[in-house]
Amino acid sequence: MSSSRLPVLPLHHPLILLPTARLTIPISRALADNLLAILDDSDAGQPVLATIPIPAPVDVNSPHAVSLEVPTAANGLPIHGTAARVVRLVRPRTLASPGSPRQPYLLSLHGLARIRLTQPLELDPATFDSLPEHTVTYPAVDLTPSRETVEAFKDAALRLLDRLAKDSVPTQRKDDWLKVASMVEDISDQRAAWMADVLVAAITGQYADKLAFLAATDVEDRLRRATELFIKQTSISEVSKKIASAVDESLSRQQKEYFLRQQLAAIQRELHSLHNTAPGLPGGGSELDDDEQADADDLADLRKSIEALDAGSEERKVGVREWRRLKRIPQGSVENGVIRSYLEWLTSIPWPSASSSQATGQDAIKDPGFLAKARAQLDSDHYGLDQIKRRLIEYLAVVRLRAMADAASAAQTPSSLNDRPQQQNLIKASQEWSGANHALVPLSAENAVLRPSSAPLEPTKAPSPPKKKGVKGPILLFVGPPGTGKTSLGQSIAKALDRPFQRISLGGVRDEAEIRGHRRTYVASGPGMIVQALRKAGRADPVILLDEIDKVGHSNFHGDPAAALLEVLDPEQNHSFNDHYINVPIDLSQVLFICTSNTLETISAPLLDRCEVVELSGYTYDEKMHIARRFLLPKQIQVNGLSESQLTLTDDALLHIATLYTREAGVRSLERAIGAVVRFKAVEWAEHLDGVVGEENDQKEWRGIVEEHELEKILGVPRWDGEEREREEKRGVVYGLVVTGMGEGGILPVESTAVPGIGRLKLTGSLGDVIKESGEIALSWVKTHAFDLGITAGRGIDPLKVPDSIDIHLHLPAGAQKKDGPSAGIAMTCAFVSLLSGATVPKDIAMTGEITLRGRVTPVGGIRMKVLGAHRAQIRKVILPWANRKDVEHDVAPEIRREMQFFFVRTIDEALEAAFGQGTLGWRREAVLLESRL
Ligand SMILES: Nc1ncnc2c1ncn2[C@@H]1O[C@H](COP(=O)(O)OP(=O)(O)OP(=O)(O)O)[C@@H](O)[C@H]1O
Repeated sequence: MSSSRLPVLPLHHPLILLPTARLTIPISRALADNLLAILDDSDAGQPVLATIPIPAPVDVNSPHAVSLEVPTAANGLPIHGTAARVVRLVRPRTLASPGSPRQPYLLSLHGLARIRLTQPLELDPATFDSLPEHTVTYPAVDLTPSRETVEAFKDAALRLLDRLAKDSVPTQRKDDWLKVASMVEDISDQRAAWMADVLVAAITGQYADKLAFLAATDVEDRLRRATELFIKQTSISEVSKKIASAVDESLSRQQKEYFLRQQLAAIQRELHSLHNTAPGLPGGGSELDDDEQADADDLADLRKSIEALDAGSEERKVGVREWRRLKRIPQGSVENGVIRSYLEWLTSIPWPSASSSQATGQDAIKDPGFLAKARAQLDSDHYGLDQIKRRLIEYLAVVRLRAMADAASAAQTPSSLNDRPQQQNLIKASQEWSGANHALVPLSAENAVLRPSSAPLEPTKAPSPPKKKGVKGPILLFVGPPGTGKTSLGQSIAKALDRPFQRISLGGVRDEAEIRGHRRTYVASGPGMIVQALRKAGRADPVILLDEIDKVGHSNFHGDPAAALLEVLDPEQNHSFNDHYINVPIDLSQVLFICTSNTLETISAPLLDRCEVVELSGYTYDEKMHIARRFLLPKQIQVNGLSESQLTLTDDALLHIATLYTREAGVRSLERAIGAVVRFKAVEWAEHLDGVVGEENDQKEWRGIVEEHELEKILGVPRWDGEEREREEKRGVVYGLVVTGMGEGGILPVESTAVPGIGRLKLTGSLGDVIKESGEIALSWVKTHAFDLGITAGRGIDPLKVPDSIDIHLHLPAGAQKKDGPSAGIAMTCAFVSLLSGATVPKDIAMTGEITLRGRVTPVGGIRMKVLGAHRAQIRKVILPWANRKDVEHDVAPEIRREMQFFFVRTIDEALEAAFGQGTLGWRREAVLLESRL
C-alpha cells in the first residue's frame, strides 16, 4: 500500500467526487490563492488534492435520517476520499455565470483514485481555505472480482441503462445511454470495478449510498454496492414513471375536457352573435342563451343557501362537505350534476331549526279565538258532518294545547302549573264546541290525548314533567267512500291552523323508495314523497294528507312501504326520519299528518293502531241537496265563467241528478254531473252573446234556469232510471245489503234457481270462503226446517230429492267483483225458502244479517252505509239483526229513519216472517213452538 502527502480539500454535503468523475465547484478567493501557491510550487504541472466528502450532521430525530455506513475517524469525520487532479481554476467574468461574491472562482477536479487519510481531519473553520497537507494511503490494487458478482452487476447496470434510455427525451442522450450499455456488455471482469465507478458517478443516487460506495475499497464489495444502487435506482425510476404517467393521464383528460368546453362555449358564442346579427332576425337573446352566467348565479345561490343552514347542524355539515366535493369535480361531468341536484334538494328542505316562518302557524294557534275560527272554517267549507266536526274541534284543541305546552317548555317557564287555568279554559271552550258527550280528557297540557268516545274516561292526572318537544296525539284517519269530503276536511284543518297543505297519494305505492327516496348511488335517484311534500310546503310544520293508505302495497322485494309509513307516522320515531336520498335525519315532529282511506280492512294493524279513526259514511239525498246548492253549484258556476245570478238549477233538477244520474255515497259524481250541466249552459250563454243563429233561424234563446225535464238533453239517459221497475218480485230472488270495497253501501240481488241434479248446491259470483259457508248453512237450515215451512210433506224428506231431484244454483250478480263475508246469511235463507216454497219476497225489502245453524241472526257491520245505500236504491223496508238496533239509532239520520221501516230480527223465523209477510208461508205452528222450546 503506497502513501503520499496531499493537500486536503473537504467537500461539504452534498458534494462528492468519485474516481473517474469530474466535478466543478465554486471556491473562495483565499482557497484559490492557496491553490495558486501550490500550483506555483508543483513542478509537475497540475497538482493533485485529496477530496474528502463531509456529510451534513445527521438529525437523529428526523424521520428521514439516513445512517451513514462508512468508517470514520475518532472525531466522527470520514477518512475516505478521492485523489483528484486540479484540471482548471478560473474566475468567470461572463454575464451568464458571474460567480458569487464570496466564491468567485470555479475549480474543476478530475477524480483519480480512492484514498484513505492516516490521521483524522480537523474541521476548523479557520483552516477551511488553507488546504492542510495530510498523509494519505492508496488501497491495494484491485483483484479481479468473482464472475457472479460481475454478472449481477452487469445485469443491474443494463436494466438501469435501459430504463434511463427509455426515459430520456432528447434522442441524443438516449443514444449516449445505449452506447454506455453496449460498453457494459463488452466490459472485461477486471474493468468491471472501473465501470462501476463511471456509472455510479453518472447516475443520480442517494448521497449515503454514494458515500458507502466510495468507502468500499474491496472490489467485490464495491460491485455489490453498485448493483444494489442500480436496482434501487431502476425501481425508483419505474415507480416515478408510473406515477407520472397516471398523473399525466388524468391531467390530460381534464385539460382535454376543459379545452373542449371552452371551444364549445366559443362556438356557441359565435353562433349566437351570428344569429343575432343575421339580417331579418329579431335582435336580443333569449334568457336560455346565457348559460354560463345563469350557471354561475345558480352556484352562488346554492352557496348562499348552504350558508343559511344552521351552523353546527348535521345538514350544514353535509352541505359543506358536498360543496367541497362539488368544487373538486369538473363542471359538466355527471358526478357534478348529481352533487348539485343533491345540494339543491338539501338546501330546499325547510329544516325546522332554520325556519323562522313557523311563527305564522304558532300565531294562529295562540289566538284565543282559534277554536271558534276553526269551527267557522269547517262550517264554511262543509255542510253537515256535525259529529265529525266535533271530533275535529276536539283534535284541534289538543293540537293547540300541545303547541302551547311545547312553547312553554321551550321558554323554560318554571312551572307548567301557571298555565293550568288557561289550559282548562281552553278545554272548556273545546267542550262547548264539541258537545256534552265528547271524550276529550283534560289531562295536563303535555299529555292531553283524544280518546275515542267509547273509551272510558281517565281520571285527571297531576301535571307530568314536560315531555320531549313535538310528541303528538294520535294521527287522524278519515275512513269513508269516495267523495265524502275526506280530502277537503284535511284542507280545512290546514286553513284553520294557517299551515300549508300537501296531499300525498299513496294509491298503488309498492316501493318503499317512493316514500323514503332512492339511495344516491342509483341513477336518477331522488328523495321520497315526504321530502318532496315538505319542499313544496316550504315550511317545517305543514299539514300532510296521506291519501288512500289502504291502497299502500305491503312487504315485497322492493321493501315495505307500510313500514316506512309507520316510521313517518310514529311520533316516537319521526323526529329523525331518514330519507335514503337526503341521508340526514329530518325532523317531522312538527308536521301534522292526516290519513284517509276507503276501508279499514286492508290497512295493516300496526298502522291502524297509530290512527284515530273518523268515519264518514256518506250523505243522504237531503244532505246532498244542501251540499249541491251551497257548495257544488256555486263552485261549478264560478269555475265555468258564469255568475250565480245568471244560472240556477231547480230543486227537482238537482234531486233528479242525485237520484237518477249519480247514485253514490259521496258527492263527487254529483259535482261532475252539475259541472256538465253548467258547462252546457255556459256554451249556450256564449252562443247567445255571439248571436249564433239556432236551427229555426232565430237567435238562440237564453234561459238562466235548468229544469228537471231538460236534464235528459244535457246529461243523456238517466243511468239509474227504471232500476226499481226492473227489480222484480220473483220466486227465488231476494235483495241483500252490501258495502263495496270503496266503502259504499248498496243493494245486491241474491238469485237462486233449481236445475235438474242430485241435490247439490252451486254457488257463483266470485264468492269467498265465508260467504260460501253462509250459503251452506242457509241451505242446511232450510232442509232441516222444510217440513215446518210446509215445503215437504214429511220430516226427514230432502226437498232437493223429493218430489224431483234437483240442484240449487245460487248466484250473486256483478260476477267480476269479489264478495265475501257472512252478512248475506238471511238473504240466502229467504232465497232458498222462496225457491222451494214458491212464495216471493216483495221487491222493496232488503236484508242483511249473519245466521247460525241454530237459526239465530247475529249482528253485522256497515249498517249506516247499508241503510243509506238501500235508501238511495228506493228500498223502504229493511230487515236487520236485532243487535244492530243501536247502530240505526245512533248513525242513521232521523229523516232517513222516518222514511224507512226497520225490522229487527233475532231468529231466522222472524226474518222469514218479516220478509214474506205474516201468514204467507205455510208454517206448521207446532213445529215452531217445538223449536222455540229447544
Ligand atoms: N260535506 C260537504 N260539504 C261541502 N262539500 C263537500 C262535502 N263533502 C264533500 N264535498 C265536496 O266533494 C268533493 C269531493 O270531496 P273530497 O275530494 O274531499 O273527497 P274524498 O272523500 O277525499 O274522496 P277520495 O276518497 O276519492 O279521495 C270536494 O269538492 C268537496 O269539497
